[in-house]
Amino acid sequence: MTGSALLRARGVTRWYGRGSALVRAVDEVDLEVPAGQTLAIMGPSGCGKSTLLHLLGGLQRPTDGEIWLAEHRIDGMSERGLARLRRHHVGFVFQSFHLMDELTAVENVELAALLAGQSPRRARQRALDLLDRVGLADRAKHLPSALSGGQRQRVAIARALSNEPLLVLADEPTGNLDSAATLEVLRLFEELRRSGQTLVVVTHDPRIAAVADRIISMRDGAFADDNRLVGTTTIGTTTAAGTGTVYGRVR
Ligand SMILES: Nc1ncnc2c1ncn2[C@@H]1O[C@H](COP(=O)(O)OP(=O)(O)OP(=O)(O)O)[C@@H](O)[C@H]1O
Repeated sequence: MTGSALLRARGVTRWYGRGSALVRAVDEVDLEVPAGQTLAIMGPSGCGKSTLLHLLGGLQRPTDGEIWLAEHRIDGMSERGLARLRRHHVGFVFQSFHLMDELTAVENVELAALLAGQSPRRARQRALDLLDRVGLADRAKHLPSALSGGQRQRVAIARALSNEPLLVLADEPTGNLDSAATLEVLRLFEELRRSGQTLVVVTHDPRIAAVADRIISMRDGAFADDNRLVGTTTIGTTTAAGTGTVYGRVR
């Protein structure tokens, strides 16, 4: 496959189960995400958003199709290769934070940096810098249990950035958060977008989607709409299944 996009998927399909329980969760998806783009993926429950995100980040393998992250072809990569790719090049943010309960905020972030091969000194400094970036410098020594949901998710975002990832993938990052905490995460994503971080976020929350450069709506494992947003205008809309929702953003 050719192309200069950072993330490329061609004909990506993922089946689950067998026999009468066979489900085609992702159905021949083609996708190109240029470096620096913030992409939101939306759609009804069960339409395949999380599965697609997992495939793009090498957490699962496609049944069919090709996926490239920069020069790395990740479909069909060995478990070891995928683990290395995730450690070095991908940052994940999950709905339920997935922090280590017995480690402090700074240790959670530092651990990911260490696993990505940074020296202990550099990993500690990077972790402190990232906690500062997400507004939690004064919470570095706190355990996750002593942090609010929004603060935990900000630690998780700092952790996702600790390996200087090519790509950050977020799966329902505000799904467990109240409105105020959602705003904290939203501001952070807005800052990430401005910094040029490539970001793909699966969300049901139109407020999160509204900070994206582009919103794809999925239905039944495939793309129904692909809206690229520039300021408050929508361009390059491809609509396979009727009129899509248009989200505006004021910059
Ligand atoms: N491990 C699995 N085994 C079998 N079927 C699965 C598995 N994971 C997901 N599915 C099915 O694949 C389809 C897509 O699921 P997926 O979780 O990707 O959807 P989603 O859009 O992320 O949903 P939600 O918004 O509810 O999280 C669904 O029909 C789901 O039931």
